[in-house]
Amino acid sequence: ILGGYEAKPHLRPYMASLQLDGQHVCGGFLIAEQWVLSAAHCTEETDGRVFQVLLGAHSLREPEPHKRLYRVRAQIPHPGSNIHNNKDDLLLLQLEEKAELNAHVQVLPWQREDRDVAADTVCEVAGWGTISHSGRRPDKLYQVERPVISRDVCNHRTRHDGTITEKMMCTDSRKKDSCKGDSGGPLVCSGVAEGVVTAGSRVCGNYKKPAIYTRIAPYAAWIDGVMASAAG
Ligand SMILES: O=C(O)c1[nH]c2ccc(F)cc2c1NC(=O)[C@H]1C[C@@H]1c1ccccc1
Repeated sequence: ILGGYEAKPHLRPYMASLQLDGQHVCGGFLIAEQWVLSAAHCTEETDGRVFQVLLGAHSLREPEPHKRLYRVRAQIPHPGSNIHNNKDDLLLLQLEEKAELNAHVQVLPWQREDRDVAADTVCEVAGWGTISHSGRRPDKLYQVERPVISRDVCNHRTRHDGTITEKMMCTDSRKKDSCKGDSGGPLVCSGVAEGVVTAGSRVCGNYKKPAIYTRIAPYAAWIDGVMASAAG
């Protein structure tokens, strides 16, 4: 998170850190007791290794009473995701067991109505991603508020030049922005997850390149289908 500030501990009990060998790789969030949603690109350089999911954390390193690392039973990238673009950049992770819900671990409601969030709506994004242009990695969760910008503005030729589909949305990236390591985390508008930070490599904090999120509502059927088929 660039230009943001340390989050109040445990006010975002849905936040997940996707880790390999104890290292934070991407964000994610709890959408059901046994399911975390993140970004498919995050599995690119993992040569098939399976993530572990840290829940209930504020600090990545310090011991905290409700922090718990969960094994992952299944990692399911959206079938349309690919390394060449940001399309269908979603990843579902089934935990080995249902997460133990408490004040520090909670599910985040996600938008099912497929309708664009109005431009200028102020949403919030949080993560353990880089907090400086030099790539400083925080130990604590950071957050920042960002206004949604219209798809037309985001698709301007000097910005993302027509690559933003109706299944994506953008927020203003002037100074304050999500960045590497925040990918997979939720864009939360009025307490509901509307988008997932895309994990394609992208410059951060430059107003010419707005932040891109995968909208969740268009994928409701896929998400429900995967969770239903793997249930039990
Ligand atoms: O965050 C992303 O957009 C992104 N997209 C990817 C694609 C492949 C891939 F193997 C990883 C990523 C990855 N995450 C990262 O590089 C994470 C490791 C870096 C990081 C940044 C800040 C704080 C902690 C750790």
